[in-house]
Amino acid sequence: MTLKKVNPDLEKERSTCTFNIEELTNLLDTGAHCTAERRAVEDKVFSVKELKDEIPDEFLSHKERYENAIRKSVFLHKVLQETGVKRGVYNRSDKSDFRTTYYSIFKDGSPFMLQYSMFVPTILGQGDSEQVELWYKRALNMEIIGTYAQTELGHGTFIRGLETEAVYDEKTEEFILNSPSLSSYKWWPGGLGHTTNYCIVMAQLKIKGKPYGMQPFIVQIRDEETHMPLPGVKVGEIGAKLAFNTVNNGFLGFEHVRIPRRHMLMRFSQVSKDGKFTSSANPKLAYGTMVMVRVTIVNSAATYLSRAVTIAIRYSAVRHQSKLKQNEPEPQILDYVTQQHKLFIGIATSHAYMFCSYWLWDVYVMYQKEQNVGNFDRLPELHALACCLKVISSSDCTGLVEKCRMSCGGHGFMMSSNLPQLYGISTATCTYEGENTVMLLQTARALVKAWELGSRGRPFSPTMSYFAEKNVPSKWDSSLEGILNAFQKVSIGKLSSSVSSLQEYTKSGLSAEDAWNKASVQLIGAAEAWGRAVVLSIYKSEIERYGQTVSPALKSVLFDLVELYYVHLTLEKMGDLLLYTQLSEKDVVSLRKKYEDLLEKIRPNAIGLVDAFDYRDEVLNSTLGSYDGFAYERLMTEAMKSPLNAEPVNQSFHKYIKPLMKGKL
Ligand SMILES: CCCCCCCCCCCCCCCCCCCCCCCC(=O)SCCNC(=O)CCNC(=O)[C@H](O)C(C)(C)COP(=O)(O)OP(=O)(O)OC[C@H]1O[C@@H](n2cnc3c(N)ncnc32)[C@H](O)[C@@H]1OP(=O)(O)O
Ligand SMILES: Cc1cc2nc3c(=O)[nH]c(=O)nc-3n(C[C@H](O)[C@H](O)[C@H](O)COP(=O)(O)OP(=O)(O)OC[C@H]3O[C@@H](n4cnc5c(N)ncnc54)[C@H](O)[C@@H]3O)c2cc1C
Repeated sequence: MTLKKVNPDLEKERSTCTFNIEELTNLLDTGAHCTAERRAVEDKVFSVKELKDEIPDEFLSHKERYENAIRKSVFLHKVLQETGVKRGVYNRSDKSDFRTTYYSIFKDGSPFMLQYSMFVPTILGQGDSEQVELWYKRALNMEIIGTYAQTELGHGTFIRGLETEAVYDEKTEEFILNSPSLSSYKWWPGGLGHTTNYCIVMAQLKIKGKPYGMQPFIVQIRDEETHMPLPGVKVGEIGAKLAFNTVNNGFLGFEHVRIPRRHMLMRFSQVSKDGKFTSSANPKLAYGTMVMVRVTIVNSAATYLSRAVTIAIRYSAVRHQSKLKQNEPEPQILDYVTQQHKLFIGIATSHAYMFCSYWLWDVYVMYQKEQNVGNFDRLPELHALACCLKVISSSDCTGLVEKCRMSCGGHGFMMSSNLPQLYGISTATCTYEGENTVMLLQTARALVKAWELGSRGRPFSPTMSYFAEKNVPSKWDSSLEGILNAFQKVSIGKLSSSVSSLQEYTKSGLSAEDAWNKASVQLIGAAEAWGRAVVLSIYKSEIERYGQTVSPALKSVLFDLVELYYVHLTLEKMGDLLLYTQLSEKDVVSLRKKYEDLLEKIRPNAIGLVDAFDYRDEVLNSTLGSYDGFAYERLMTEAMKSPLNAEPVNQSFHKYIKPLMKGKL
C-alpha cells in the first residue's frame, strides 16, 4: 500500500488556517531564537539511535523498563551535555526549556528526573557558596546522582510531623541520622530505589535534645564504586504505581548514620562546630525548593494538556463517524459541536496556563532577587500564588487531558495513543509537591490574613488589590473586562462569606482551628475563586501585551481563544456568578450563543492552533496524533509489536484451552 504524504483531511484543515503558524510557535516558545534552539536540541536528541525504543515500553517487564529507562537517561544526559543544555533547569535565562523533549524520551518518566528538578536546585538554593561549589559541580558532572527525600510513610503533607532525626554530636562534629519508626521511613522520592547514591534528606534537627525544625542535609546512601547501600542505610523501590513506573520512586531508612557537620545545607540556617544554631531570617526558606517546583508545575500542566489536545484534535480531524446529514458522507468527528466543546477549551486552557506560567516565573525570579537582599515582604503572596496556580493548573489540565482521551473514543484507551500515560503523569501533579486541597487551604490562609489586615487599613498585594474595591452591584457586562470584574466579585464574595463564617463559628464558641476546619469547604472555594481571577487577569493582560507585537491575523486568533476561555468559564461557573453578580438568564442565553459562535470561528484554525505547539511525532509518541494523520496505519503497526502477535498460536492454547475444550482438564 502506498501512502500519501499527509492524510487529505489534515491537508484540507491546514489550508483553512488564517494565521502564520510559525509566528504562534515562536510566541509560545517565548521567541524565535528559543524555537530554533529547541529544534536544534530535538534534531540532535532524536537522531540518537540509542534513544529509540525497539519494543514499546508497555510490553517490557517492570525490571526491563527500569533498565531501559536508565540506559536512555544516560545517553540523553550525554547528548544534552554535548548540546550545551543546562538551561531548562539550572541556568534558566529565559522561559522556554527542554522538559517536553526530555519527557518524550520516556513515556513514564526518567529515574534522573529528581536529580534535575529538585536535587540540584536544592543544592543551589539551600547551600552556602562553599557547599554549592563542592556539590553542584559533582552533580552537574553526574559524579553524584541525587533526589529530594522529604515525604515519609507516615507524613507527606504535614512537614512539621516528619520523624527522621538529625542529631548533632558536637564531639565528632557529625549529625546522626535516624529513622525512629516504620512511619518515619522516607517514601516516594524519585530515583531513590536503585538509582541515586546521594540525596537531600529533610530531617528534624536536634542539638542537645532541643528541636530546631526541618533542615536539609546532603546524605550519601550508596558507595560511589560498588553502589551498595552504605552501612545503616535501608533503601529500595516502593513498587508499581498509576504512572511514573520508570522513575524508580523509593523508600529509605537510617540506623544511626553519621554525616559530617558541613553536610547540612547552611545557606539560611547554620550549626557551628560547638553546636550553636543560627536561625534563618525566615524559617520558611527551608521550603524554598517546593515553591520553585510548584511554580514550574504550572508550565508542565500546560504542556501535558497541549500534547493531549494536539493528539485529540488531529485524530478528530481524520476520524469520520455517524451522520450529520443523511445524504452526506460521515463527517469528521471534529465537525460535531460537542466535540469542539470538549477540545477547543483545551487549546485555550493550555495557552492560559502557559502565559501565566511565564508571568509567574518572572514573579518568582523577582522575588528571589528581593530575598537575596533580605526582603521577604512578597513571600506570602508568592507562596499563595505558587500553591493556588499549581492547584488550578494541575486539576484543570488533568481534567482536560482525560477529556481528550475520552474524546478519542475507544482508540484513546490504547496505550499507543499515549493519552493514558499523559493522564497518569498529569494527575500526579495534583498530588505531588503539595496535595491540591492542602495547597488551596494554604492559599486561603494567606487570603484570610490579607483580608483581615486589609480591613484594618493595610494595603493589599498586587494580585489582591481588587479586595479593596467596594462590592457594589453593577449591571452585567459581557466584555472581557466585565467578565474579569465579575470573577473578582465572586472572589470577594466567597472570601468575605468565608471570613464571616469563621467569625460566626468562633463567636459560637469554636476554637479558631475548629472554626477553620468547619469552614474549610468554603475556604477552598474562596482560594479557587482568587486563583481563577488571577488567571483570567494575567491571561488577558499577557495577550493584550503580545497583541501589540504580533500580526493582526494572529492577534485575532489569540483573542478568540481568550474570549472562548472567558465565556466557557462564565458558563461553567454560572451558579457563583448568579449569586455574586447581576448575571441574568438573558445574559446567559446570549453568552451561550457567543460561545457557539466562537466554536464555529475557531473551527477552521483548530489544526493550525495545535500544529503551532510544534510537537514532533517523536514528542507526541502517539498513534493517533501524528502530523501526517495516518492513525489507523499506525495503530495496526503498533499492534503488530505485541509479543503475542509473534506467533499465530500461543502455547497456552495447548496447555490449558485445548484440554478444557476436550474435557481433559
Ligand atoms: C548538563 C546536562 C543538564 C541536563 C539538563 C536536562 C534538562 C531537562 C531535564 C528536565 C527533566 C526533569 C523534568 C522535571 C519535571 C518536574 C517534575 C517534578 C517532579 C517532582 C516530584 C515531586 C516531588 C515532591 O513531591 S517533594 C515533596 C513535596 N511536599 C510537599 O509539598 C509537602 C506539602 N506541605 C507543605 O508544604 C507544608 O507542610 C504546609 C505548607 C502544608 C504546612 O506547613 P507548616 O505546618 O510548616 O506551615 P503552617 O503552620 O501551615 O504555616 C506556617 C506559615 O508558613 C507559611 N508557609 C508555609 N509554606 C510556605 C512556603 N513554602 N513558603 C512560604 N511560606 C510558607 C504559611 O503560609 C504560614 O504563614 P502565616 O503567615 O503564619 O500564615
Ligand atoms: C508521583 C509522585 C512523586 C513523588 N515524588 C516525591 C519526591 O520525589 N520526594 C518526596 O519527598 N515526595 C514525593 N512525593 C510525595 C508527595 O509530595 C506527597 O504524596 C504529597 O505531598 C501528598 O502528601 P501525602 O501523601 O502525605 O497526602 P496526605 O496528606 O496523606 O493526603 C491524604 C488526604 O488527606 C487530606 N489532608 C491532609 N492534610 C490535610 C489538611 N491539613 N487539611 C485538609 N485535608 C488534609 C488531603 O487533602 C488528601 O485528601 C511524590 C508523590 C507522588 C504521587
